[in-house]
Amino acid sequence: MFYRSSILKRIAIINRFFPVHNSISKQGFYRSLRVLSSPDGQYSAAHTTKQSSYLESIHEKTASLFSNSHQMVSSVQGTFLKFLVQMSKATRVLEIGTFTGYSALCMAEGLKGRGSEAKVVTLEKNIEHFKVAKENIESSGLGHLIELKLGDAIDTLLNLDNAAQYDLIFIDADKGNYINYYNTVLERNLLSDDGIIVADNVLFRGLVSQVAKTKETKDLSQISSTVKHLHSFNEYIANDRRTTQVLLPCFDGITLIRKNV
Ligand SMILES: C[S@@+](CC[C@H](N)C(=O)[O-])C[C@H]1O[C@@H](n2cnc3c(N)ncnc32)[C@H](O)[C@@H]1O
Repeated sequence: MFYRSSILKRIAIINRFFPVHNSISKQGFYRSLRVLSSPDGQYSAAHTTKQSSYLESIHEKTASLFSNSHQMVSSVQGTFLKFLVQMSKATRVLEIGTFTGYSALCMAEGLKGRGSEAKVVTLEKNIEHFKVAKENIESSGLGHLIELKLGDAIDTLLNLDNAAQYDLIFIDADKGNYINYYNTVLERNLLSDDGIIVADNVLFRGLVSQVAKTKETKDLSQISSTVKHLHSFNEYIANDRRTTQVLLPCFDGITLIRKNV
């Protein structure tokens, strides 16, 4: 019951912030809402290992306190991120976009037992989000595994010590800067040779693939800048010879990227 009402609340919020402009985007938009509340989504959640009660409480607290809580990854995606950290045997993780710390905490759980070098460094510029994340991290018992940095992510990335590289880099902040984040990470050599970049929301509620079709026939000005930025990012990555990538149509669309070495 809670799950259903929380989905309806999120749909109302998404509607408010991302109004559907015309029939071009309508189809993709409503398809994405169906995915959020679909029987498959609920079935997937019901058949995925339960998270720790602490992570669950952070997810629920964020959903009840923040009208923009749809920005946070779902609990299934949180579990997927923890899996990725464990499977890749990552020691150092970098996250761009902390929000209330939920995904950073999921990834920190995946680092347990990986020694004294294990760390999630997570970047956030919004002071309110930063403060809530700090509280959540401090009371989690995982504080020793997470370093939270306040400031604009590009500035922070430019000042990070690149002597220690990162094995997994999760890009989940402002979509207009995705290409900048990607380039800065590669140019500053922050990604280890075996490392992966994970870029979130690359299909953005089913709207990004609509842009590609629309380009030929319709006016792009009617499509939100977020969607255009994500399409530009996807095109940029697909044409970049420095890396190999796979765009997965799961969650809100995620791309896994590796360096060609
Ligand atoms: C999608 S949310 C992150 C959600 C989080 N990864 C999770 O799943 O729990 C994006 C966050 O990035 C932050 N952000 C946006 N632009 C930023 C920037 N230029 N530098 C640092 N943080 C930024 C926002 O304030 C927001 O908290």
